[in-house]
Amino acid sequence: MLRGLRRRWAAYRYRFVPWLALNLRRQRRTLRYVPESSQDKIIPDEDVLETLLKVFAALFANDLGRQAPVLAVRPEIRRKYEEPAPAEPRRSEEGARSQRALGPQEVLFQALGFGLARGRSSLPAAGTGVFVSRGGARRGAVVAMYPGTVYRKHEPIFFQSLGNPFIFRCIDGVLIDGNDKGLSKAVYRSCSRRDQLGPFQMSDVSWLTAAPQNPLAVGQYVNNCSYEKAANVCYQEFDVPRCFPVELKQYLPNIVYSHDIQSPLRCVVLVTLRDIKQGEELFSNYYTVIN
Ligand SMILES: C[S@@+](CC[C@H](N)C(=O)[O-])C[C@H]1O[C@@H](n2cnc3c(N)ncnc32)[C@H](O)[C@@H]1O
Repeated sequence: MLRGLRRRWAAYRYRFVPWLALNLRRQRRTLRYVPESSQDKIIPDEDVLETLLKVFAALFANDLGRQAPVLAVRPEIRRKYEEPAPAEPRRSEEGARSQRALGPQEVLFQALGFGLARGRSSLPAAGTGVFVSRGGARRGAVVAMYPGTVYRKHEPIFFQSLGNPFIFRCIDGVLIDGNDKGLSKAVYRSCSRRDQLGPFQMSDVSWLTAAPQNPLAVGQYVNNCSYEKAANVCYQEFDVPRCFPVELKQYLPNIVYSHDIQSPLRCVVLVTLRDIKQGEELFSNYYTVIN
């Protein structure tokens, strides 16, 4: 029987771990089939990188006043994010800064043209969902990120996974625990503290709080599509390249559970499958099957 279970686990290809067994038969018609793992990407990695850099740079520029520890060590970074000097001198540096300090949602809206909000799902009994609260997103846009601790195959996730509906499975078997409560939260915080390099944070911990500084980091609350509500977003895996600016890593909502093995940080973004208008809820497909 154990061998049978192991074989079934090895053949397991779906996105979310505990939800599947219960609902698979009912949901078979909403399965998403991908012929090969290489064909799972909706948009090129370069486009994902460009969007993340655009949003993170805007967040950093908006937040220059609070970046003093980073700027003290690497003062040359400031130039990359400062606006060109205005024709008329401003009254005071402080005044200018307070004028610029927008909320993260406003920064997102100005950078990508939409805002996101969590709210009660439009599907009965589906709990919280994620909505486009402002503006709209075009087809093929990155609209959210799936935050959480990244576990490579064979890393211990048993206790964190008990009754945890937020465990996301990547195509290569990497798991991301996006639960913002309990043991999962403690593990993420501890890994994040471990990886901090002086003033440089390698990841964002604020998605665990009520005031996330990266407004995209709400992908763990996106619900599964249904017969009535088709999927309008899709998960896409993205490995953070070496060239990623160190000062912007503080906005990455993922951290590796163990950094013994040197490999790029795995992130997962949600990409729109069609244009999405203000007020619409985001729905993904938990049942992606890769052959
Ligand atoms: C990753 S969480 C999504 C966030 C969740 N709605 C919440 O409030 O915490 C996955 C869980 O959401 C619920 N869920 C997601 N899609 C659903 C749907 N179409 N119908 C009912 N429940 C759903 C299930 O309880 C599932 O285990």
